[in-house]
Amino acid sequence: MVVVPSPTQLSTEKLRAVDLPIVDLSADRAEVSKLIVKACEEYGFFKVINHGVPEDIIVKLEQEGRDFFALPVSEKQRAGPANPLGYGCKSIGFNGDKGEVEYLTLNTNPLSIAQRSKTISINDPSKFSNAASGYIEAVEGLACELLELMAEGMLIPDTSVFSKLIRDVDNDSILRLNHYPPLQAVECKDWDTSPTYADSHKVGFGEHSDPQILTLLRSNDVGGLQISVENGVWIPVPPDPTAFWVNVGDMLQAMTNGRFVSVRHRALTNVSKSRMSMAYLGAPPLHAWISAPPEMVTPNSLSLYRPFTWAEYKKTTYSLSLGDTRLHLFRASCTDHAGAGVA
Ligand SMILES: C=C1C[C@]23C[C@@]1(O)CC[C@H]2[C@@]12CC[C@H](O)[C@@](C)(C(=O)O1)[C@H]2[C@@H]3C(=O)O
Ligand SMILES: O=C(O)CCC(=O)C(=O)O
Ligand SMILES: [Fe+2]
Repeated sequence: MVVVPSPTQLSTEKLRAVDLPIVDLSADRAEVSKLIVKACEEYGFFKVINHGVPEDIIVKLEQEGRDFFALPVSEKQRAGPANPLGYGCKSIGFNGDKGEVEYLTLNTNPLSIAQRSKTISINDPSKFSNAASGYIEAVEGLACELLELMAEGMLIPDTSVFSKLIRDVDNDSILRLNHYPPLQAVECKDWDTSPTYADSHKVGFGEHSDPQILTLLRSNDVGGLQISVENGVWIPVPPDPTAFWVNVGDMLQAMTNGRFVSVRHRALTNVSKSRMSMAYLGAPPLHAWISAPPEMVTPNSLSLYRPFTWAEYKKTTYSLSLGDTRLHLFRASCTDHAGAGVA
């Protein structure tokens, strides 16, 4: 007999209520930069309020996202399959990961947005394109500001050392809209037969770290995001549509020589409400070399990682599963040759 765990089984995992760090960007700059550094060291995660991204810019993209996900499946599929850009449903990445999520992944390059928009909105592509470009410009500015505050807080003289990578015209940043339908509304052909049904239908986007530099995540007022700071303990992140949640990604962990932690996180579906999140994932150009600036490397903290390019790291990421850790493959002492055919 196949024992199907109850749909509430995930709630038996350890959950811990924690007051996560909140950064008020309108406060004193020196204080803000110290607070951000502390949050990135402790959690790799914090919330930003008074961030300066105009509400109408957020509302416009959110409306476009809602309109897109409300389209019939056949119309949404015109923007897919996710390869990895485009529309995807339930399959995440190329290695068999599944989740109760549908999503739209876009490169943030304006030309790419304009091209993709034609497959996303047949009737009015420029409306989608303008909403996405306006949002990208605003959140990229915020991400640069946060990265500069981080450099200041760590007393790095070149305060643009991190931000210049995502400001580069050739950056490989991504905008991703995720839609988690309410549980009952999920169409799932193999509900009765799949032994993983009870597990997977609660997990929207499984545990992972973001490979890029920095993620700015904003959602509607439906909760679901959780972060993990120690194995097996999950911290629920309260929804706040007026704020951005900031994740340290793998590249920032590498460039801070392990001082900042790339946060592991996941998103669960809500039983009765639809959740939509919009993630901006700031990434360097493909050819950019990733290494810690000299200030991050001292006789007491030698280089943890060997220099590598973002292209090499991205290739390794896509050769692995969602929940796999990857940065250890790039440790200075690691002899497994990451990027050159990781099993
Ligand atoms: C299974 C995968 C999906 C993912 C690439 C990966 O191989 C592992 C990381 C995943 C992730 C997480 C953050 C972003 O949402 C994303 C676009 C990314 O860059 O890395 C996704 C990838 C994806 O869904 O394509
Ligand atoms: O939807 C969420 O809250 C998380 C999304 C996420 O982790 C991602 O897009 O990488
Ligand atoms: Fe993520």
